[in-house]
Amino acid sequence: MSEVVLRLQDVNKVFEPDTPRAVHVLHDISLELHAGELTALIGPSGSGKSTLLNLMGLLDTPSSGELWIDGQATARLDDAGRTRLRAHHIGFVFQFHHLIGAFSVLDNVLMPLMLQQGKPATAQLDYARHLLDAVGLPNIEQRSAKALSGGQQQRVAIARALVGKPALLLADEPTGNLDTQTAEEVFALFEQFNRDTGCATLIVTHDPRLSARCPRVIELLDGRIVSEPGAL
Ligand SMILES: Nc1ncnc2c1ncn2[C@@H]1O[C@H](COP(=O)(O)OP(=O)(O)OP(=O)(O)O)[C@@H](O)[C@H]1O
Repeated sequence: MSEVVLRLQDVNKVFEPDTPRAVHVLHDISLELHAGELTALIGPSGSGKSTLLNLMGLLDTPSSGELWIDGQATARLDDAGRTRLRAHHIGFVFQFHHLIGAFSVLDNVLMPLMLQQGKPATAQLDYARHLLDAVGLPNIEQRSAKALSGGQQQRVAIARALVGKPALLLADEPTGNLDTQTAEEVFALFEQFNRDTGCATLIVTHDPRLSARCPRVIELLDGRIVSEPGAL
């Protein structure tokens, strides 16, 4: 089996703990994602998919349990340590792309690098342009992001998520806001990058036709993993 990129052990998430409003959203989640794997995360609305993705992406912290990214334990990291680990290992694509409309397409792709290190290196600039080609958006790098269609903006968001060469790519309903054909095309990009870069890719989707294309499917129900042979 290939390298473990992400490992969760007995992860729980309780929102507003120790209050009458406490909600126990994730229960004892244990799983591994490996380099090269393409996995769909499915489950009914409210089953905890986004909560789990936010924990995996180090955007939120578990209430208990441990989470390793590329072998590094994350429970004791402070905010700066988590931000660094995220920047170097994780790409995130959201349903709503969160591009900066006034910035150019290229600057949006380069944004994670600029936040991390300032001016990108020439090789990184070349890679950003290569990614824009690969997502089907050549020759528009200077156009402002707000001038693009929804599908084009999501393509830019995918290039932005990949520009740091992450080992782990997480996508939260990346096609949820797109028409059927555009959704198919955007999903095909995830398949392509998963094949080409070998990054472990986890995609939340409500679309059974798209999850059926993933070699591995993890199903959440009421915050627990059901019917997942890869679960520990
Ligand atoms: N910050 C929060 N505070 C309290 N409860 C929360 C918070 N975030 C999520 N929840 C609750 O956690 C549960 C799981 O939500 P989550 O968004 O993870 O589900 P989901 O499976 O992604 O749903 P959907 O498919 O509708 O996006 C829901 O009951 C939600 O209300």
